[in-house]
Amino acid sequence: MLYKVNEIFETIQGEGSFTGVPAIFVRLQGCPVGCAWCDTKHTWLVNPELEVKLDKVMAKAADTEQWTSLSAEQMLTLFESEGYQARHVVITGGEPCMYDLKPLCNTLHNAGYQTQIETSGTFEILVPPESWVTVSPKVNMKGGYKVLQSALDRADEIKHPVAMDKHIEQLLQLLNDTDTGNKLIYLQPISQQAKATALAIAYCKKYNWRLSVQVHKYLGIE
Ligand SMILES: C[S@@+](CC[C@H](N)C(=O)[O-])C[C@H]1O[C@@H](n2cnc3c(N)ncnc32)[C@H](O)[C@@H]1O
Ligand SMILES: Nc1nc2[nH]cc(C(=O)O)c2c(=O)[nH]1
Ligand code: SF4
Ligand SMILES: [Mg+2]
Repeated sequence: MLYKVNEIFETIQGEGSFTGVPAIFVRLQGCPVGCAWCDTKHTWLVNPELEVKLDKVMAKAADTEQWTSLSAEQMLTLFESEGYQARHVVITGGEPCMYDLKPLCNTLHNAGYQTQIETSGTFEILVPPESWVTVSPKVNMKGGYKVLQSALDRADEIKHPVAMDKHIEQLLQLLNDTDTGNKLIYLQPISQQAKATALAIAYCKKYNWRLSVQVHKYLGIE
């Protein structure tokens, strides 16, 4: 199976419960959800004319809509040839759950890597049981997609992007129908706005949720 890859890089996980952990990021191409404030809009479209060779994707100096096709085995070989030391692989996008991620995660697990999926929960999550799943629920986005109950149920971590009181209302509504017993709940301020951050802090205190602040953006790293 081939995956459409926008970029692969090694950095520090900047969000959620693995914040601070060195990680290899695999960013897959394609997302139909259309969040107005999305920070990776260059991954939305899959333009066949923008398919390029792997070396071009690895040489990217800035975000582009170019992508390359890779199998799980080719990704493993790449991780080794790049000399990556991280053992945590974050599969994100775009919307990674548009793809069947089982072959990729199984290959990575067999080679000793741990996997984490960053997903909006708008597609069925096809991953092995060992994968850590972070669902960032999307409600009322312009693409007409919405988070699935099955995705919320599978989530190990729910990381909700917030900027307004209504986002908290939406999260409370989603949690109403979800057994949160073993799940970590995070609020993530949208685009580092001061108002959004203050709101997130206030509601984290009120409901005993955790704060996720996109550490990489404060550090100016990928
Ligand atoms: C770019 S998305 C890709 C994965 C998947 N499509 C999703 O939405 O979870 C990765 C994470 O970044 C978050 N995100 C995107 N744009 C953001 C922004 N401007 N501010 C804060 N978080 C943002 C998403 O909610 C998600 O948790
Ligand atoms: N450092 C870093 N941490 C991240 N955590 C989730 C990210 C994402 O785009 O999914 C991300 C990202 O783009 N960079
Ligand atoms: S679902 Fe994720 S990638 Fe898609 S538009 Fe929303 S934040 Fe961006
Ligand atoms: Mg990001």
